[in-house]
Amino acid sequence: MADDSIVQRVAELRRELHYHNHRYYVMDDPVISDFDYDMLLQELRTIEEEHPELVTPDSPTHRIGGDPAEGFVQVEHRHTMLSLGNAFDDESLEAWYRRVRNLLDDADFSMTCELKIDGLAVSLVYEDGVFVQGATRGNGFVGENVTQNLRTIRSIPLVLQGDPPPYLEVRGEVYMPVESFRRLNEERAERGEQLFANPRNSGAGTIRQLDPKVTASRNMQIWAYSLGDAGDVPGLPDHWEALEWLKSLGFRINPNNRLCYTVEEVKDYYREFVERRHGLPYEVDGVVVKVNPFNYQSSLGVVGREPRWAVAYKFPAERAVTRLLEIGINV
Ligand SMILES: NC(=O)c1cc2c(=O)c3cc(F)ccc3oc2nc1N
Repeated sequence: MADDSIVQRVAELRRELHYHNHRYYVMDDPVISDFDYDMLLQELRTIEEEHPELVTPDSPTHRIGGDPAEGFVQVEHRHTMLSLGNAFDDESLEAWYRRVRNLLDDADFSMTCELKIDGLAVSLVYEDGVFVQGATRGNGFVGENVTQNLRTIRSIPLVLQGDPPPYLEVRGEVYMPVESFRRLNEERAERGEQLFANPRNSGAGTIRQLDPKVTASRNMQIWAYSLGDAGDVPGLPDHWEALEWLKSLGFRINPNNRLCYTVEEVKDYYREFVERRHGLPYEVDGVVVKVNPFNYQSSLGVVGREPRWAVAYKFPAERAVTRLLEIGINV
Protein backbone atom coordinates (compact mmCIF):
# COMPACT_ATOMS: atom_id res chain seq x y z
CA MET A 1 0.00 0.00 0.00
CA ALA A 2 1.39 3.40 -0.91
CA ASP A 3 2.44 5.50 2.06
CA ASP A 4 1.03 8.99 2.64
CA SER A 5 3.89 10.89 1.00
CA ILE A 6 3.27 8.98 -2.26
CA VAL A 7 -0.49 9.65 -2.07
CA GLN A 8 0.26 13.34 -1.46
CA ARG A 9 2.71 13.48 -4.38
CA VAL A 10 0.16 11.84 -6.72
CA ALA A 11 -2.55 14.37 -5.77
CA GLU A 12 -0.07 17.24 -6.23
CA LEU A 13 1.08 15.95 -9.62
CA ARG A 14 -2.54 15.56 -10.82
CA ARG A 15 -3.44 19.09 -9.73
CA GLU A 16 -0.37 20.51 -11.44
CA LEU A 17 -0.89 18.53 -14.65
CA HIS A 18 -4.58 19.48 -14.91
CA TYR A 19 -3.58 23.12 -14.41
CA HIS A 20 -0.86 23.04 -17.09
CA ASN A 21 -3.20 21.10 -19.41
CA HIS A 22 -5.73 23.91 -19.02
CA ARG A 23 -3.12 26.59 -19.64
CA TYR A 24 -1.83 24.86 -22.79
CA TYR A 25 -4.98 23.43 -24.44
CA VAL A 26 -7.72 25.79 -23.26
CA MET A 27 -5.95 29.12 -22.77
CA ASP A 28 -3.26 28.47 -25.41
CA ASP A 29 -0.93 30.17 -22.91
CA PRO A 30 1.43 27.57 -21.33
CA VAL A 31 3.61 28.58 -18.38
CA ILE A 32 5.77 25.41 -18.41
CA SER A 33 8.01 23.95 -21.10
CA ASP A 34 6.83 20.80 -22.91
CA PHE A 35 9.87 19.03 -21.47
CA ASP A 36 8.96 19.93 -17.87
CA TYR A 37 5.31 18.97 -18.53
CA ASP A 38 6.40 15.58 -19.88
CA MET A 39 8.68 15.04 -16.84
CA LEU A 40 5.71 15.60 -14.48
CA LEU A 41 3.52 13.26 -16.55
CA GLN A 42 6.26 10.59 -16.60
CA GLU A 43 6.73 10.87 -12.82
CA LEU A 44 2.96 10.32 -12.34
CA ARG A 45 2.94 7.40 -14.79
CA THR A 46 5.85 5.74 -12.95
CA ILE A 47 4.13 6.08 -9.57
CA GLU A 48 0.82 4.77 -11.00
CA GLU A 49 2.61 1.76 -12.50
CA GLU A 50 4.17 0.98 -9.11
CA HIS A 51 0.88 1.68 -7.28
CA PRO A 52 -2.03 0.73 -9.61
CA GLU A 53 -4.43 1.11 -6.66
CA LEU A 54 -3.84 4.87 -6.89
CA VAL A 55 -5.05 5.21 -10.50
CA THR A 56 -8.32 7.17 -10.87
CA PRO A 57 -10.34 7.68 -14.09
CA ASP A 58 -9.70 11.44 -14.00
CA SER A 59 -5.94 11.02 -13.93
CA PRO A 60 -4.21 13.04 -16.69
CA THR A 61 -2.32 9.85 -17.60
CA HIS A 62 -5.62 8.27 -18.66
CA ARG A 63 -6.83 10.50 -21.46
CA ILE A 64 -6.46 7.79 -24.07
CA GLY A 65 -8.68 5.03 -22.74
CA GLY A 66 -8.73 1.30 -23.11
CA ASP A 67 -9.56 -1.00 -25.98
CA PRO A 68 -11.68 -0.10 -29.02
CA ALA A 69 -15.42 -0.15 -28.36
CA GLU A 70 -17.61 -2.78 -30.07
CA GLY A 71 -20.24 -0.14 -30.79
CA PHE A 72 -21.74 2.85 -29.03
CA VAL A 73 -24.10 2.62 -26.07
CA GLN A 74 -27.11 4.93 -26.33
CA VAL A 75 -27.62 7.53 -23.62
CA GLU A 76 -30.72 9.60 -22.90
CA HIS A 77 -30.07 13.32 -22.49
CA ARG A 78 -31.34 14.62 -19.15
CA HIS A 79 -32.28 17.83 -21.03
CA THR A 80 -33.36 17.44 -24.68
CA MET A 81 -30.84 18.84 -27.13
CA LEU A 82 -33.00 21.14 -29.24
CA SER A 83 -32.31 22.37 -32.77
CA LEU A 84 -31.87 25.93 -34.01
CA GLY A 85 -34.27 27.62 -36.40
CA ASN A 86 -32.53 29.31 -39.33
CA ALA A 87 -32.48 32.83 -40.74
CA PHE A 88 -30.91 33.38 -44.17
CA ASP A 89 -31.18 37.15 -44.59
CA ASP A 90 -31.64 40.37 -42.62
CA GLU A 91 -35.41 40.33 -43.13
CA SER A 92 -35.84 36.92 -41.51
CA LEU A 93 -33.49 37.91 -38.68
CA GLU A 94 -35.59 41.03 -38.10
CA ALA A 95 -38.79 38.96 -38.25
CA TRP A 96 -37.36 36.70 -35.52
CA TYR A 97 -36.42 39.74 -33.45
CA ARG A 98 -39.89 41.34 -33.83
CA ARG A 99 -41.64 38.09 -32.86
CA VAL A 100 -39.49 37.82 -29.73
CA ARG A 101 -40.10 41.48 -28.79
CA ASN A 102 -43.84 41.06 -29.21
CA LEU A 103 -43.86 37.96 -27.03
CA LEU A 104 -41.88 39.90 -24.42
CA ASP A 105 -44.38 42.80 -24.53
CA ASP A 106 -41.77 45.06 -26.16
CA ALA A 107 -39.29 44.58 -23.31
CA ASP A 108 -35.67 45.47 -24.08
CA PHE A 109 -33.21 42.61 -23.94
CA SER A 110 -29.57 41.92 -24.71
CA MET A 111 -28.53 39.15 -27.10
CA THR A 112 -25.38 37.07 -27.29
CA CYS A 113 -23.83 36.56 -30.72
CA GLU A 114 -21.69 33.45 -31.13
CA LEU A 115 -20.00 32.05 -34.21
CA LYS A 116 -21.83 28.91 -35.30
CA ILE A 117 -19.04 26.33 -35.28
CA ASP A 118 -19.51 23.78 -38.05
CA GLY A 119 -18.72 20.65 -36.06
CA LEU A 120 -20.55 18.10 -33.94
CA ALA A 121 -22.72 19.08 -30.96
CA VAL A 122 -21.89 17.15 -27.79
CA SER A 123 -23.19 17.01 -24.25
CA LEU A 124 -20.61 16.76 -21.42
CA VAL A 125 -21.73 15.62 -17.96
CA TYR A 126 -19.68 16.33 -14.82
CA GLU A 127 -20.40 14.88 -11.38
CA ASP A 128 -18.64 16.51 -8.44
CA GLY A 129 -16.45 18.29 -10.95
CA VAL A 130 -15.25 15.12 -12.73
CA PHE A 131 -16.04 14.37 -16.41
CA VAL A 132 -18.24 11.24 -16.37
CA GLN A 133 -20.09 11.14 -19.68
CA GLY A 134 -19.88 12.58 -23.16
CA ALA A 135 -22.56 12.04 -25.81
CA THR A 136 -23.46 13.11 -29.34
CA ARG A 137 -26.76 14.93 -29.93
CA GLY A 138 -28.28 11.96 -31.76
CA ASN A 139 -31.97 12.72 -32.26
CA GLY A 140 -31.97 15.25 -29.44
CA PHE A 141 -33.46 12.85 -26.90
CA VAL A 142 -30.98 9.97 -27.21
CA GLY A 143 -27.37 10.21 -28.31
CA GLU A 144 -24.31 7.90 -28.46
CA ASN A 145 -21.97 7.54 -25.53
CA VAL A 146 -18.60 8.73 -26.90
CA THR A 147 -16.99 9.44 -23.53
CA GLN A 148 -13.76 7.55 -24.27
CA ASN A 149 -13.24 9.49 -27.47
CA LEU A 150 -14.04 12.88 -25.95
CA ARG A 151 -11.58 12.23 -23.12
CA THR A 152 -8.79 12.34 -25.69
CA ILE A 153 -9.63 15.97 -26.55
CA ARG A 154 -7.17 17.98 -24.43
CA SER A 155 -9.40 21.08 -24.36
CA ILE A 156 -12.17 19.10 -22.63
CA PRO A 157 -11.35 19.31 -18.90
CA LEU A 158 -11.36 15.96 -17.05
CA VAL A 159 -11.56 17.81 -13.73
CA LEU A 160 -13.19 21.21 -13.26
CA GLN A 161 -11.66 24.19 -11.50
CA GLY A 162 -13.55 26.58 -9.23
CA ASP A 163 -16.60 25.40 -7.32
CA PRO A 164 -18.84 23.33 -9.63
CA PRO A 165 -22.27 22.02 -8.51
CA PRO A 166 -22.64 18.24 -7.86
CA TYR A 167 -24.23 17.77 -11.30
CA LEU A 168 -23.37 19.91 -14.33
CA GLU A 169 -24.09 19.42 -18.01
CA VAL A 170 -22.29 21.54 -20.60
CA ARG A 171 -22.92 21.66 -24.34
CA GLY A 172 -20.25 22.36 -26.90
CA GLU A 173 -19.27 21.92 -30.52
CA VAL A 174 -16.42 19.51 -31.21
CA TYR A 175 -14.52 20.22 -34.41
CA MET A 176 -11.38 19.45 -36.41
CA PRO A 177 -9.25 22.58 -37.03
CA VAL A 178 -8.87 23.35 -40.75
CA GLU A 179 -5.09 22.83 -40.62
CA SER A 180 -5.54 19.37 -39.03
CA PHE A 181 -8.08 18.51 -41.74
CA ARG A 182 -5.65 19.58 -44.47
CA ARG A 183 -2.81 17.54 -42.96
CA LEU A 184 -5.05 14.49 -42.46
CA ASN A 185 -6.13 14.56 -46.10
CA GLU A 186 -2.53 14.98 -47.24
CA GLU A 187 -1.59 11.82 -45.31
CA ARG A 188 -4.59 9.97 -46.74
CA ALA A 189 -3.72 11.09 -50.28
CA GLU A 190 -0.15 9.79 -49.81
CA ARG A 191 -1.60 6.44 -48.71
CA GLY A 192 -4.00 6.45 -51.65
CA GLU A 193 -6.95 6.48 -49.25
CA GLN A 194 -10.27 8.22 -49.85
CA LEU A 195 -10.20 11.90 -48.79
CA PHE A 196 -12.60 13.47 -46.29
CA ALA A 197 -14.93 15.99 -47.94
CA ASN A 198 -14.63 18.71 -45.28
CA PRO A 199 -13.56 19.30 -41.65
CA ARG A 200 -17.10 18.70 -40.40
CA ASN A 201 -17.34 15.22 -41.87
CA SER A 202 -13.83 14.24 -40.78
CA GLY A 203 -14.56 15.58 -37.29
CA ALA A 204 -17.83 13.68 -36.99
CA GLY A 205 -16.16 10.51 -38.24
CA THR A 206 -13.30 10.98 -35.78
CA ILE A 207 -15.57 11.36 -32.76
CA ARG A 208 -17.49 8.23 -33.79
CA GLN A 209 -14.32 6.16 -34.17
CA LEU A 210 -14.50 2.92 -32.20
CA ASP A 211 -10.83 3.20 -31.25
CA PRO A 212 -9.98 6.19 -28.97
CA LYS A 213 -6.36 6.03 -30.15
CA VAL A 214 -7.50 7.09 -33.62
CA THR A 215 -9.50 9.99 -32.16
CA ALA A 216 -6.50 11.01 -30.05
CA SER A 217 -4.29 11.12 -33.15
CA ARG A 218 -6.40 13.77 -34.90
CA ASN A 219 -6.15 16.93 -32.77
CA MET A 220 -9.86 17.54 -32.23
CA GLN A 221 -10.93 20.70 -30.36
CA ILE A 222 -14.04 22.01 -28.62
CA TRP A 223 -15.79 25.35 -28.05
CA ALA A 224 -18.22 25.10 -25.11
CA TYR A 225 -21.33 27.14 -25.86
CA SER A 226 -23.93 26.67 -23.13
CA LEU A 227 -25.15 24.99 -20.01
CA GLY A 228 -27.25 21.88 -20.58
CA ASP A 229 -30.05 23.68 -18.75
CA ALA A 230 -30.02 27.07 -17.04
CA GLY A 231 -32.00 25.52 -14.19
CA ASP A 232 -28.99 23.39 -13.22
CA VAL A 233 -27.13 26.45 -11.97
CA PRO A 234 -29.47 28.77 -10.11
CA GLY A 235 -28.09 32.24 -9.53
CA LEU A 236 -26.75 32.82 -13.05
CA PRO A 237 -28.98 35.60 -14.50
CA ASP A 238 -28.14 35.19 -18.18
CA HIS A 239 -26.30 33.28 -20.86
CA TRP A 240 -23.38 35.73 -21.05
CA GLU A 241 -22.64 35.26 -17.34
CA ALA A 242 -23.03 31.52 -17.76
CA LEU A 243 -20.31 31.55 -20.46
CA GLU A 244 -18.02 33.60 -18.17
CA TRP A 245 -18.68 31.13 -15.34
CA LEU A 246 -17.98 28.13 -17.60
CA LYS A 247 -14.67 29.76 -18.56
CA SER A 248 -13.79 30.06 -14.86
CA LEU A 249 -14.47 26.32 -14.45
CA GLY A 250 -11.93 25.56 -17.18
CA PHE A 251 -14.01 25.33 -20.37
CA ARG A 252 -12.78 26.70 -23.69
CA ILE A 253 -15.10 29.59 -24.65
CA ASN A 254 -14.85 31.28 -28.04
CA PRO A 255 -13.21 34.74 -27.72
CA ASN A 256 -15.31 36.13 -30.59
CA ASN A 257 -18.56 35.86 -28.61
CA ARG A 258 -20.17 39.30 -28.30
CA LEU A 259 -22.96 40.83 -26.20
CA CYS A 260 -25.31 42.90 -28.43
CA TYR A 261 -28.10 45.28 -27.41
CA THR A 262 -29.80 45.95 -30.75
CA VAL A 263 -30.55 43.99 -33.91
CA GLU A 264 -28.29 46.49 -35.73
CA GLU A 265 -25.37 45.36 -33.59
CA VAL A 266 -26.25 41.75 -34.43
CA LYS A 267 -26.16 42.58 -38.14
CA ASP A 268 -22.80 44.36 -37.69
CA TYR A 269 -21.39 41.24 -36.02
CA TYR A 270 -22.77 39.06 -38.80
CA ARG A 271 -21.27 41.24 -41.56
CA GLU A 272 -17.94 41.43 -39.76
CA PHE A 273 -17.67 37.66 -39.76
CA VAL A 274 -18.91 37.16 -43.31
CA GLU A 275 -15.58 38.85 -44.10
CA ARG A 276 -13.45 37.28 -41.36
CA ARG A 277 -14.75 33.69 -41.39
CA HIS A 278 -12.10 32.28 -43.74
CA GLY A 279 -9.32 33.71 -41.64
CA LEU A 280 -10.37 31.58 -38.68
CA PRO A 281 -8.57 28.27 -37.95
CA TYR A 282 -11.95 26.47 -37.81
CA GLU A 283 -15.04 26.33 -40.00
CA VAL A 284 -18.14 28.35 -39.16
CA ASP A 285 -21.45 28.40 -41.05
CA GLY A 286 -23.24 31.30 -39.42
CA VAL A 287 -23.93 33.22 -36.23
CA VAL A 288 -26.07 31.95 -33.33
CA VAL A 289 -28.10 34.77 -31.80
CA LYS A 290 -29.59 34.14 -28.34
CA VAL A 291 -31.84 36.19 -26.10
CA ASN A 292 -29.48 36.66 -23.17
CA PRO A 293 -31.60 36.86 -19.95
CA PHE A 294 -32.55 33.36 -18.71
CA ASN A 295 -35.95 34.51 -17.44
CA TYR A 296 -36.85 35.67 -20.98
CA GLN A 297 -35.53 32.40 -22.44
CA SER A 298 -37.85 30.38 -20.20
CA SER A 299 -40.87 32.62 -20.87
CA LEU A 300 -40.25 32.35 -24.65
CA GLY A 301 -39.96 28.57 -24.41
CA VAL A 302 -39.80 26.04 -27.23
CA VAL A 303 -41.87 25.47 -30.40
CA GLY A 304 -41.61 21.86 -31.57
CA ARG A 305 -37.90 21.10 -31.34
CA GLU A 306 -36.69 24.68 -31.58
CA PRO A 307 -36.19 27.32 -28.86
CA ARG A 308 -38.01 30.59 -29.68
CA TRP A 309 -35.15 32.48 -27.98
CA ALA A 310 -32.37 31.54 -30.42
CA VAL A 311 -31.80 31.63 -34.16
CA ALA A 312 -28.97 30.57 -36.47
CA TYR A 313 -28.26 33.38 -38.94
CA LYS A 314 -26.50 31.37 -41.65
CA PHE A 315 -23.68 32.67 -43.84
CA PRO A 316 -24.33 32.58 -47.61
CA ALA A 317 -23.65 29.10 -48.99
CA GLU A 318 -20.47 28.90 -51.01
CA ARG A 319 -19.19 26.67 -53.74
CA ALA A 320 -17.58 23.61 -52.08
CA VAL A 321 -14.85 23.39 -54.71
CA THR A 322 -13.75 26.99 -54.05
CA ARG A 323 -13.62 26.27 -50.34
CA LEU A 324 -11.44 23.19 -50.76
CA LEU A 325 -9.12 25.09 -53.10
CA GLU A 326 -8.96 27.90 -50.52
CA ILE A 327 -7.75 25.52 -47.82
CA GLY A 328 -5.22 24.01 -50.19
CA ILE A 329 -6.93 20.81 -51.30
CA ASN A 330 -6.40 20.42 -55.05
CA VAL A 331 -9.70 18.88 -56.17
N1 LIG B 1 -22.62 25.21 -33.44
C1 LIG B 1 -22.49 26.17 -32.52
O1 LIG B 1 -21.48 26.85 -32.45
C2 LIG B 1 -23.63 26.41 -31.58
C3 LIG B 1 -24.74 25.56 -31.62
C4 LIG B 1 -25.82 25.80 -30.75
C5 LIG B 1 -27.01 24.98 -30.77
O2 LIG B 1 -27.11 24.00 -31.54
C6 LIG B 1 -28.11 25.37 -29.90
C7 LIG B 1 -29.33 24.69 -29.94
C8 LIG B 1 -30.35 25.13 -29.09
F1 LIG B 1 -31.53 24.51 -29.13
C9 LIG B 1 -30.18 26.20 -28.22
C10 LIG B 1 -28.96 26.87 -28.17
C11 LIG B 1 -27.94 26.45 -29.02
O3 LIG B 1 -26.74 27.13 -28.97
C12 LIG B 1 -25.74 26.86 -29.83
N2 LIG B 1 -24.65 27.67 -29.79
C13 LIG B 1 -23.61 27.47 -30.63
N3 LIG B 1 -22.53 28.32 -30.53
